[in-house]
Amino acid sequence: MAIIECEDITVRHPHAPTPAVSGLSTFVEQGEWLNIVGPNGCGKSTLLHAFAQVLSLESGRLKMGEGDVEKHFAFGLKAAKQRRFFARTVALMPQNPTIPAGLSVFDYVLLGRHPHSYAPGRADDEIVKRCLADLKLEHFSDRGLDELSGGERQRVSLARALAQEPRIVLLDEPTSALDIGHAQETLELIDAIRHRLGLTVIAAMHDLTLTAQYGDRVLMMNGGRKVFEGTAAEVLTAQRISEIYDARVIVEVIDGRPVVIPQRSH
Ligand SMILES: Nc1ncnc2c1ncn2[C@@H]1O[C@H](COP(=O)(O)OP(=O)(O)OP(=O)(O)O)[C@@H](O)[C@H]1O
Repeated sequence: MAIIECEDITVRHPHAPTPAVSGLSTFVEQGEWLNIVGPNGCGKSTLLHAFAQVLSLESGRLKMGEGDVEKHFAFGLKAAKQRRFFARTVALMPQNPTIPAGLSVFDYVLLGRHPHSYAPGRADDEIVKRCLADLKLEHFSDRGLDELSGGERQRVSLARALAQEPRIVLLDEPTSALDIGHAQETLELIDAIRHRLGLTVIAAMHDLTLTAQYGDRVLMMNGGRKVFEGTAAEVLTAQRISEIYDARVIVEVIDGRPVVIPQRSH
């Protein structure tokens, strides 16, 4: 069953002269992992922000979970209630999260519980502790967010999104600040949670080899448009990567999954 249905959507940033995403259609099954790839500025974050209803649609139709996203763009008490409901369905891990000054790691991750509890209690604390433990962040619990490395902060941001216990998680370059070990560990954890809870995962990714290792399908974008969609083996060919990214690469296929190796020019 499709949990996301996206028909011909166009998204424009406020005051931008042209749309950042144009005429894009796709669907995502419940429990599926879709990776979005494409060069800098092609519209990956914009698409995730439209899925998260941070940006509204200029045109097209988008269904997330049970409801049409556009219906949530109202104001007042009813809209606030709808937003809380939506936040129990969809969590966004942004590329550059806004980190409130002076907040501890524990309290930041606890923010993820707000769509579930107006006044988070002991059960919420336990969920936060579990998410911190899953990401091996327990010992940072009392630390200030501004006292963490970039990679640690990125894992804390993921912990907050997971503490939200959403049905759909939108990850904007979730491993961009992580070393290879933490990147693998983090993606394995997301995959384990996906299988355990039927979580649907949409991730914007730059590392094409990791993209091929994790996820069921790949959507490749360029210039705000979808250019290819399919399995990693179908989408991530050397010719396509060189055309879209203007890159020199060799692609080896190991165990059915492409491994992308950059080549220097001389
Ligand atoms: N707030 C904004 N206002 C106007 N234009 C924006 C804004 N944010 C992004 N853009 C533009 O929208 C386009 C898509 O940007 P987006 O951040 O979605 O790309 P991306 O694929 O996520 O890029 P990257 O890989 O560099 O993170 C770009 O041309 C960018 O300059």
